[in-house]
Amino acid sequence: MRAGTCAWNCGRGGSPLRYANAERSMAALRTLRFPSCLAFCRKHVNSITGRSFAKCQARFLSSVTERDGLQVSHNSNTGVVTLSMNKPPVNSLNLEFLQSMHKTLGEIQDDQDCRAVILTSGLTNIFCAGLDITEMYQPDDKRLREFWTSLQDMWIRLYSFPKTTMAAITGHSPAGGALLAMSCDYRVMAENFTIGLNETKLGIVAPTWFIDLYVGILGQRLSELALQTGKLFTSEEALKVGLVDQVVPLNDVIPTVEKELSEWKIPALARGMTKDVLRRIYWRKLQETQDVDTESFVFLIKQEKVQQTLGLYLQSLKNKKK
Ligand SMILES: CCCC/C=C\CC(=O)SCCNC(=O)CCNC(=O)[C@H](O)C(C)(C)COP(=O)(O)OP(=O)(O)OC[C@H]1O[C@@H](n2cnc3c(N)ncnc32)[C@H](O)[C@@H]1OP(=O)(O)O
Repeated sequence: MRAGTCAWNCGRGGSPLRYANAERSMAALRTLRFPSCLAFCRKHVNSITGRSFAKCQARFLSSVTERDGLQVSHNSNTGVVTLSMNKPPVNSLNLEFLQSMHKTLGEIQDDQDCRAVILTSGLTNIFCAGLDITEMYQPDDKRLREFWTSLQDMWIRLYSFPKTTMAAITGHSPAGGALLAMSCDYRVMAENFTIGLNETKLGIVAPTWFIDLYVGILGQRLSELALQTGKLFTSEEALKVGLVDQVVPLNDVIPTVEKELSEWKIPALARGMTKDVLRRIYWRKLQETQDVDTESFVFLIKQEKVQQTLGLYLQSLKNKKK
């Protein structure tokens, strides 16, 4: 397609739609059954679809799919995929959800048109409530192992993700939720929520690979204090200690991430390889010890004392409503 001309000779050759990538626009048009051999202009788009230009443009530029608690929106203009967790009530990570995240991240990784991912939540006030506690309370042995392996696999994929990942933390983000956020390259959090590794409060222990990330971000001393006490940082505290990179009003979280992404104009190979050099020691360490890690998890969870504490914690969440 030659910019500046309209193959239908409508006389508006001077005002073609100005997309950043003409080929992508044509592909989008083909899916709407426009004649692919023809260039197009605003006038024709409007006359054929009967839609407003803005609506047409939005449709060309993004595709949205929803599956297994995840919404995937692909903006083909920017190459940014927004992966939105949408599993009420609190986006807790159960076996199926972890498997779904693992699979979806794999698909996004293979998508040649995607250069970056925004990980966010479709739920009000919650980014992710962490692991689904009901998976660990009075568990079935086989499912418990599968659950943990799925968490390991999903984390390895997210943490080693070759494309840029940014977390738009639009709500509370305890324990496993904090892990998701910490695994991204950049974190923007909304005001007045909490984030952190609070595992000890549930009577459980964050595994080494959670702790490695914490120490990498907070340093040894602060990690020792925060982990032992199960501290949840307010958004503002999280900013101070470097757990998140920006704190903004809720409605500004996504625009802030998008702006940040637009400023990361770094050659993809150099950025990806640098990330790999910095991170591979951690995910490979887990990859090489996955079985041992699973056995220690199962051993811990099966302790009678741990089961009692998890039961009480679950009950306290339910009692909040009474
Ligand atoms: C060796 C082990 C290593 C383990 C590594 C990681 C561990 C974890 O990730 S453990 C999970 C840690 N998460 C938490 O401690 C968060 C607990 N939840 C909350 O604090 C609040 O629910 C939250 C602030 C997220 C949201 O508050 P509200 O909006 O007020 O919602 P409710 O508290 O009323 O919750 C609604 C509903 O969801 C249930 N719920 C909440 N969190 C979880 C969870 N993590 N797993 C399972 N279920 C959860 C809660 O009980 C309510 O259920 P109902 O009463 O049946 O509606």
